[in-house]
Amino acid sequence: MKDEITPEDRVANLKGMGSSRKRVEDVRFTQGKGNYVDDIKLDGMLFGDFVRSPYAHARVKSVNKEAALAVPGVLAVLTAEDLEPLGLHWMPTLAGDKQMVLADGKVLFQGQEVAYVVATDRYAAADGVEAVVVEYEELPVVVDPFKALEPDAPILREDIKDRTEGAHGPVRHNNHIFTWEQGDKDATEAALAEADVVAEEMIYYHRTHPCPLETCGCVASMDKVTGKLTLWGTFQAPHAIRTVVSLISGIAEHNIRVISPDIGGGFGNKVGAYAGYVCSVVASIVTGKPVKWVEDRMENLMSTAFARDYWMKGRIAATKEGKITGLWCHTTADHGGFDACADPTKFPAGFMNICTGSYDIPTAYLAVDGVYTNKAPGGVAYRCSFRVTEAAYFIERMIEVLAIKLNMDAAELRRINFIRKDQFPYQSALGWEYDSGDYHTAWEKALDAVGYDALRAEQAQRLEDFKAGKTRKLIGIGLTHFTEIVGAGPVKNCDILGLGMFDSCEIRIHPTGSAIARLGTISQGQGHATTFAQIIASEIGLPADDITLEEGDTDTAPYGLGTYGSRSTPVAGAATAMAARKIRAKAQMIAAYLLEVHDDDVEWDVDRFAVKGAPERFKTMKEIAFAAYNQAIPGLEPGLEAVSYYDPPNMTYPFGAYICVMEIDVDTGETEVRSFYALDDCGTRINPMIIDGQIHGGATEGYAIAMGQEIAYDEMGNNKSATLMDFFLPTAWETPTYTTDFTVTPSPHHPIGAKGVGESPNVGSVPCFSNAVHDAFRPFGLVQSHMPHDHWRIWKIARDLGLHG
Ligand code: PCD
Ligand SMILES: [Cu+]
Repeated sequence: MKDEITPEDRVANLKGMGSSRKRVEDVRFTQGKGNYVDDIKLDGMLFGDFVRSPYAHARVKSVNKEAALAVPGVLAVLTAEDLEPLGLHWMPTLAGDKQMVLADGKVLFQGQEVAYVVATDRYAAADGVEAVVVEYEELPVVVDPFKALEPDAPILREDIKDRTEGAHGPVRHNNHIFTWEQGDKDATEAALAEADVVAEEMIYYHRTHPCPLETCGCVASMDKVTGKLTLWGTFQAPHAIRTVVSLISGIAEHNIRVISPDIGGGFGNKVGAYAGYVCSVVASIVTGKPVKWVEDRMENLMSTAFARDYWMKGRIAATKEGKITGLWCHTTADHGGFDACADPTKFPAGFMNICTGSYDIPTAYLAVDGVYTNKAPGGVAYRCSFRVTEAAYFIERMIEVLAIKLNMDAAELRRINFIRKDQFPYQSALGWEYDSGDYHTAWEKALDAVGYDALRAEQAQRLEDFKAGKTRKLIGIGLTHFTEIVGAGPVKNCDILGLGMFDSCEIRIHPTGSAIARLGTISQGQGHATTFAQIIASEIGLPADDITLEEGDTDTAPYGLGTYGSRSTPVAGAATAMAARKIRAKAQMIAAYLLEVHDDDVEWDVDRFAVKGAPERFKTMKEIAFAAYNQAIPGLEPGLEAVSYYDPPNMTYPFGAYICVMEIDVDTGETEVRSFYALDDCGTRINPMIIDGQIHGGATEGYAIAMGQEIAYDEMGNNKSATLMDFFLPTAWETPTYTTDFTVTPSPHHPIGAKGVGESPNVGSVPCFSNAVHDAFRPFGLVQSHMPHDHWRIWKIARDLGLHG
């Protein structure tokens, strides 16, 4: 057989790794043909809606359902009393705490679920909600986590008020959830005592919310005949949800089918379990009908997983030349009314202990205190479920604070302290082994790309002009070099509710040489159907266009822990490559048999096995696939499929260098991002176009967080930001333009060398924007000012520095 097309053509035909293959899912999304939870419509389907507490802390004296039950269409009103006999009035959280499903005697945050109304349509359900009469007795509210730990603070969690031990060791106050300590306290304190210079600052990363386009929701359908419960929902971890539903409901796991259909953005908001799921399941069991529950925007912003709310007190020690000798951090973490974080069990503050960042810091100490307050629970979200965002913000602000103290350029200070290329794999003082990195190369590339020295010169000129009264605008140059930690995780130290955090892929090749692959993860917009097919294409030589990818149906997909923490590529992506390699190994035996040579005498060549030294004698993967089904091959089972459950040996450590140039109007506090340069290193790049999209999206979320977005509470615990009138979502108008760039430092332990990338732009961009604001005011003595840097707060900075004349 003569081969007309070149080897390069054959590679290109596959649209494998490294190609900017167009997103296959967009065909349906751009035509309005997606299939989201709210698109699911079943015969006789009922609708559920919540009565929610207007108070942040109150005793619930009574709930009167009478008037509600008289509303036409209302069929049932569930309260904690109804759930109690089933043992479902409280549910376990992913953090080892328990949370009320419906108010059991009291409420702990504004918007908490008090009763669940079931009706024949959404309108009747809403009318029913209005008609439920709840009698509350207000209790003193605590919104400040520091006040929550004062001796006379009101007891929030009366259900566990006498405990002395929490899920993570001893507790010292009713409102104290845990203390988590990492590193060497004594050595760090000694380093601080001996240092030439110590910079100290309180860095606050405010409370925010991922606010995905689609809110959370589900449809529960109990089939009384088959005994099978089907639960469609906006779940980022469908298998874990199935296990949790089985454990708390007692329904056997094989009788539960959880399906995550298309999801309109997850961002960590859809990892945990919500009262709506439990109530919908109960309502479907009670009524024998399918029950849908979909929250509205206010409910989403008020009651589902928020992000951050970390008060990070830092001390950093250095020599007068700028070599960092120690880092100390004490964090007060505001968890709200219940501890509903979704961190791996052994990490109550997630991977906050990556807070030494990109720097070679010989000794460090971190302590985190988790605290209950009268705010919504669930601090697991927003482009880093595991607190890497907080850690990166902390260290990247502390570096700037130290640069001020040393009167040094912050780019140079970073350069002096970066972990060097030859130090990898690098053991950090707080216990991680960084797999690979080349920070100096990335940093110099970034500084060159933006013309750093010229920018500083322009900034200095502008400052002179400002002082001379020629302009009212300052320039801020924001720098960040972040190190991420993604790919939870090795089963030896990462589990959620005892479930090891491996992931999986199953690949089935059809006789004609096309395939279906199923994964334990679930795309919420990331484009898994596009990218994971690319991994398989490169590994086994079938075009990506001939590979269907399926996720999110627990009846068909292999068990996996889901998609968050940028774990899909590091874990399920590795499983995909490993499963593909199993297929290729079998294909090699088939090829050798067909070519009548020994197994070792054939070699892999893009999309085929060829006889060594005789490349014109080959069998393509397509031919091999057919043979697997129609030829009896001695010693081999028919068929061509494989599954891999992958337990990663380590996390992956993506990194990046971001530089932002911002113009700030001193009189109005208005800001304009003039340029934003983002260099990301996520190891081997599967789809450069998708990576670019991830950076654009994540940096835009980072922009929102740094520059205006906030979940704010007043002293009464009223959520002041529960609508999109008050909660800032950038539109195309505000969104900066990004320049993306990259270096490639593969992960040495990942089968294809890939690291995650989805979270990186949020981890890196928030400190970058914030540092730009601070940098603009550095010549006037500004050291630290809390986010979000909205116009009003920036105006106040200028006023307080006396710049308004
Ligand atoms: N090297 C590399 C890496 C990666 N990639 C791509 O990219 C993406 C991503 O990835 P990753 O990083 O692995 O991640 P994932 O796991 O998949 O995902 C997750 C993430 O993702 C991000 N992004 C996104 N996008 C969209 N569209 N949507 C959404 O929702 C979202 N979310 C967000 C978040 S928040 Mo969390 O949950 O908080 O923790 S975490 C997160 C995909 O597709 C992949 O494939 C490539 O290509 N290459
Ligand atoms: Cu993360």
